[in-house]
Amino acid sequence: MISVKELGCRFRVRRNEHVDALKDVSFSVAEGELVALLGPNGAGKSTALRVLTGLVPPTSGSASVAGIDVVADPTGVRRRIGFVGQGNGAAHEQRVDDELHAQGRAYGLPRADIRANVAELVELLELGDLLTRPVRSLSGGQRRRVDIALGLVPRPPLLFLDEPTTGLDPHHRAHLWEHVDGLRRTFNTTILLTTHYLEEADEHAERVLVIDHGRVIADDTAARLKRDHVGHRVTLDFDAADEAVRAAKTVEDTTTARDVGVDGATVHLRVDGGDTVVPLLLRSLDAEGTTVRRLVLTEPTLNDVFLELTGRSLREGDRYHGEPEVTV
Ligand SMILES: Nc1ncnc2c1ncn2[C@@H]1O[C@H](COP(=O)(O)OP(=O)(O)OP(=O)(O)O)[C@@H](O)[C@H]1O
Repeated sequence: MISVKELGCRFRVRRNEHVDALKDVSFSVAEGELVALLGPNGAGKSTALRVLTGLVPPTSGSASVAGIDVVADPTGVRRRIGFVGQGNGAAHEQRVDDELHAQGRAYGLPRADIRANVAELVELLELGDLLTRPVRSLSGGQRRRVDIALGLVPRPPLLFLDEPTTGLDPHHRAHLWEHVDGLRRTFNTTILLTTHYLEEADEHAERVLVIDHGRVIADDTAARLKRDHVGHRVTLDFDAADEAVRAAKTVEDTTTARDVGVDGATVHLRVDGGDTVVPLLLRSLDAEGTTVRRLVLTEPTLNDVFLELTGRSLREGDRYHGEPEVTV
């Protein structure tokens, strides 16, 4: 559905000064997939969407979207896709139903199709109570739903969403995701989206593309990225430092743990599949008479993956602190 090869996009910011918003970006998205683009501010996520939706021409490389070359036929691309950018849905007087129908006419759909498509989306996105309201009167979450409906009126097989949940409270974010998941079930819509919420990408995306300084630095399922780049973090507390030193040796002898370190009476380590390795490790320690006083097993996050790949956090001002999964 999307095929991107060595795509570059350079902007001139001043005389003799350029920004490479995208550098040698290659990836593909299969039909029906939901892929999330993650990256810090200025990484190039929105530029990637703007190039793929035919709004900005790339300066190198090639991209085909829904079978159409974005450089040769950007208008053709736009006719085949839905794009919900940041800050769509200007605060205007137009009623929601007029807006939805106007969108169908702009795409040249027959009247009967417009009526049927709008009716279906109104039900799916629960817009029934909002139809006669002016767009300016809607809340952020309601407007986002209308934006998505607008993107879908022409029934595109492919939808681009630029930060669809930014600015929404957790309740409305969850609600919007229910709608997005519903769209996929109903229409098998292929979706490429950007988000700053790592948990959303983790939970809903089949694949995550991590972008940094205009380059794709990782492309895989969230589970594999976490397993391959981070693994579980384990902290074991003992009564005394000499016990911790002995335990660290046992850890190294009996597991494939990485980064094993001792800090006073505490041992830190990282291990793949910690939930199965740790019980075995506890048995070995127990067998040699070493008692673990406290154990913390920390599930990796996509932020840990980014931290591991770049040495920086995706969340500004963050240092590493995962949420403890199990504390014994
Ligand atoms: N029209 C433009 N002219 C000049 N520079 C631009 C333009 N659009 C984007 N850039 C620059 O390209 C880089 C990538 O920007 P982009 O908006 O794609 O990042 P992003 O990952 O979407 O960031 P954010 O998460 O903050 O939205 C940034 O350095 C940005 O300043």
